[in-house]
Amino acid sequence: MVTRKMNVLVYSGNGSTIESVRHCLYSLRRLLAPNYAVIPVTDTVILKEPWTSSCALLVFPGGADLGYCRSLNGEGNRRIEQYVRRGGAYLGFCAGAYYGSSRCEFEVGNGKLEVVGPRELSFFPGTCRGCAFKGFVYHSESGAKAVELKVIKEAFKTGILPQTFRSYYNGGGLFVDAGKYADKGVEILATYADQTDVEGGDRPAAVVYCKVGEGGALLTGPHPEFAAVNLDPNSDGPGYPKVVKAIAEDDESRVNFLKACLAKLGLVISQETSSVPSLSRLHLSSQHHFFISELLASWESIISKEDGEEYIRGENDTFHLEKQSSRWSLGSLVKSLPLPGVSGESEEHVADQTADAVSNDRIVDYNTIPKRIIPHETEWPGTKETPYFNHHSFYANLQRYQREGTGEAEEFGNTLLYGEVVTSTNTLLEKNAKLLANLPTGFTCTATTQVAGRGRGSNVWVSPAGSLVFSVCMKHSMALNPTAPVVFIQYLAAIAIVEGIKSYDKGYKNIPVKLKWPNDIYAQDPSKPGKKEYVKVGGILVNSSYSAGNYDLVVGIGLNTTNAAPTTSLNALLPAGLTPFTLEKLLARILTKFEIIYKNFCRTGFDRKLEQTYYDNWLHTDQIVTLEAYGGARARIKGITRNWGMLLAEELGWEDRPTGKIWELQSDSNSFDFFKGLLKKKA
Ligand SMILES: O=C(O)CCCC[C@@H]1SC[C@@H]2NC(=O)N[C@@H]21
Repeated sequence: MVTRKMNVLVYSGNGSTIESVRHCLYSLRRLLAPNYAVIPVTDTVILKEPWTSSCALLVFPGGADLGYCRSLNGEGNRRIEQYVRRGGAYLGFCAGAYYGSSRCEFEVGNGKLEVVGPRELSFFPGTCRGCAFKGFVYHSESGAKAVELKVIKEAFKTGILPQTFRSYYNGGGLFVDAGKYADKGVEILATYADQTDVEGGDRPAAVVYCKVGEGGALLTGPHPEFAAVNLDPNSDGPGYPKVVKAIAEDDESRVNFLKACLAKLGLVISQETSSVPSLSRLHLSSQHHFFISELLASWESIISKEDGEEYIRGENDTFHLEKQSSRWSLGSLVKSLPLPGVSGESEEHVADQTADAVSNDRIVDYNTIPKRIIPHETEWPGTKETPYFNHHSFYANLQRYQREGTGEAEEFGNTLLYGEVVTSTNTLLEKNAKLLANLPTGFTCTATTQVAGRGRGSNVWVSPAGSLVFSVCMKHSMALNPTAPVVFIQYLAAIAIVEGIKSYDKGYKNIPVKLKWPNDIYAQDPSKPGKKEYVKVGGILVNSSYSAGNYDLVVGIGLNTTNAAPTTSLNALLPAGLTPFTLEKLLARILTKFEIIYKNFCRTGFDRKLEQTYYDNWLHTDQIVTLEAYGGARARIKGITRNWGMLLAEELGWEDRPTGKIWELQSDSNSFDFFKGLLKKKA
């Protein structure tokens, strides 16, 4: 199995400032999505989690580097240094650049501001000295400047680069004597055009690249990740609007420089600079239209009426139920007419962007934006309303598979909430307990893209268009727990995905997809024909809470289906002659499979037949693994336990003979790393 390095981790722990982290997330996501997931991480993650194998870039933002030292000196820095030396990439902005140098000299002789001392990472072998320009004040813009940078174009192999551009600057340093370290792998990428306020020695630099073993570190005193659109010109003194204006004028050059820096660190930049998407409306529909009227009636106790409008004020999100009459106001009709110059963009989306005026391409807090629900009580949404999801095709396929399921499949998928752009289908349901308690089993939420898709643990789930993302609500009676324990539902979902893919239609039986315990979906890598290498194509996130004697489950599924990035998708596995998967039909197939399997499970538990199906589809029969937490003991996987679904492994001794000792292992979504054959037992 191979891990593709897909994560860009932005340090958001001790010492970092919220603003700097936000700017990093914004700019890096724009340039790197959907090829990478850009994720904030705390110091605990750096210290404790196995982040290095999937990390394409580690970013240290602005802030106070003493905070970084306090949390990461010793073990943390040892991990970071080793990661970079073995081929990783480090990007340090301002404080992150002081931190990545051998020595930090900040405001020497300036009273309380002074910070001086050696630094452990030492990617830049000399001193980072600042402030390059006077006037810095913590948590203020009074020392902020639009500094002019001279770009050393020869240092970059690719990219359209400016000669000079103005960048946001606030307290960053310069790299003293940078010209002297060429033989140590230091390259100057940019210099300050103006005379600095501190001594810089031989060819001081504003931005450097440092070769470190097999990897590299890029350190910058100024902040090319700060976009003018995210700066408030009125937030500080009289000079600040001019600073913001200058940065805005040079925005294109800034972005090009940042792109070239990321490419220098080995990252693949997305072709299109993605803009910040705005959330679209949510369409509520059903196989049987009258279900929607009934559902709305059943929500009476959770709907609040304000100025004639209806809202569900959930714990995390506010849902605004749109009335039929307000849906096609004159304004929205005009907006829904084809617009010149917006080819390929959904009318829905354009209308929403204009209506909300929330996007304007800047940092957005999606949780605070009301989510508009359009109930469809008499007909399904048409293709004009939802151009990226064909409701007719979904319901036609659902009906077909339900019929084939001889009465066992009749609920899952019957009521659907679809949005073109949503936060996360799991978050919308799981974090709004009041709403969730009033949703029937089988209620499904799906989307074309998620802007805040979640994976297990603290992982992000990258959800570009073409990946099938959905969440199903299930009320699992607690009374069933002795015979049908809730923990097995993740296994049922995994089986349903694999069986759903293979029974999609005639000819799909041999699509090479497998399960990785406990519930990941892997596909044989089509780019390595002949080799049995597997890549992850899908995953499951189950969130559970309790209400009225039931587990209220939200089973979230993500499956790369027609999308090219970030990893292999199902369509890449198809032999010639087979029709590509469509999201609507695959969704209908997996939902009906899931329902049939679940109903069997409720009747007879995780019986021999289900267990055998799971084993037939998993990757681990007799796999030998190393038990990291037990001094590297070797063990052979034997199956999963009937009671708690733990992984059973027998310890191996001399010449790999069983010692008679049996381990019961539980997955820990973060520290469990099968790629290395490592397992930990959880007490
Ligand atoms: O492998 C994992 O870590 C689990 C991935 C689960 C992703 C799905 S996509 C639909 C649903 N919404 C989310 O935000 N996450 C799940």
